[in-house]
Amino acid sequence: MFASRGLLRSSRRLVGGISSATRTYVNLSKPSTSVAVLELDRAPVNSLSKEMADAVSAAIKEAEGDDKVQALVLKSSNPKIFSAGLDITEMNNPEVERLEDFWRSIQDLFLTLYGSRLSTVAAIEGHSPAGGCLLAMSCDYRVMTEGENFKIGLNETKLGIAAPYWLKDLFVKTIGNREAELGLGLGKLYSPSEALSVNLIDEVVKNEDVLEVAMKEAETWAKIPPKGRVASKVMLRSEMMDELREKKELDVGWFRDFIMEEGTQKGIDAYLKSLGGKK
Ligand SMILES: CCCCC/C=C\C/C=C\CC/C=C/CC(=O)SCCNC(=O)CCNC(=O)[C@H](O)C(C)(C)COP(=O)(O)OP(=O)(O)OC[C@H]1O[C@@H](n2cnc3c(N)ncnc32)[C@H](O)[C@@H]1OP(=O)(O)O
Repeated sequence: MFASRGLLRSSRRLVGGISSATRTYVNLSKPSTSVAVLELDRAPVNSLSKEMADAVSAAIKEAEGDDKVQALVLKSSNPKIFSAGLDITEMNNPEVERLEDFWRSIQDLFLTLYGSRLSTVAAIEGHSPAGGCLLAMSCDYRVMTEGENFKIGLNETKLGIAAPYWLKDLFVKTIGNREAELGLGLGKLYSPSEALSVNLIDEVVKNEDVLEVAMKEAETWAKIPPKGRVASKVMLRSEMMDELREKKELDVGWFRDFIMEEGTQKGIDAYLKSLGGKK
């Protein structure tokens, strides 16, 4: 059903008629004819390293390769963390070449998910800061689990960094300019109810219901004739994507220069040490 890709460790099994492929960092399954499920599976927090970003991009492309699939649910193997965003260790005292390649993989993941022909539904299980919020906002519909301690938003400024211009644009498109000014400036992380009130997400559901609700939503989108649906998506999203495609290498340079600054490194270092308490 889903062709395996050379890059990824892949094993296949059939469980109750559901074809499921387990790979490094992601699991791809197809619980119904028209909907695929992509599970993020990089312990402990689904942070996006270069390899993780490449694995997610490859899995999206694999799902797109099945003509019958019209929708994709993006979920997490961890019920409390959708994704902690970019793997901060990639930006901590990095080798320049690796840092640039890492950023290209993040750009490609955004372009692949945001521009997918599939209707995409994020089942946001728990925390979804920064790059986690990027993944969610790149989808067509967002369902988040309840629990006011769970947070979603763009907290980059609190790490002493700035979101790239295209993530800022995506944020503005999703929640509007004024709320984006507040959210970005303050590095604000929103609880599910706050996120719903500013349209950062579309629904808040009980933990145990999140996959069922996301699947139902995906089935609804999958029933829309794809020609018009995809054309509409392209109209709404192509301008932003074309701009990034044009500026890709410029953006890599901005990212590299910003991250390699001594002050940025100090901020990232201190933030990393504050996480988990073990580093
Ligand atoms: C003016 C010119 C501008 C030019 C700009 C150009 C380009 C832009 C430049 C930069 C843009 C960079 C964009 C960044 C976006 C990002 O995504 S940055 C990442 C932001 N993410 C976070 O801040 C989340 C941090 N994590 C948490 O808050 C918590 O971990 C959690 C998700 C809430 C979970 O909490 P929990 O208590 O369950 O777990 P722990 O905190 O104990 O963590 C467990 C373990 O995991 C490690 N870890 C957590 N998050 C990350 C991460 N994002 N990357 C790497 N590692 C992470 C943590 O350190 C623990 O490790 P351990 O101690 O070894 O166990």
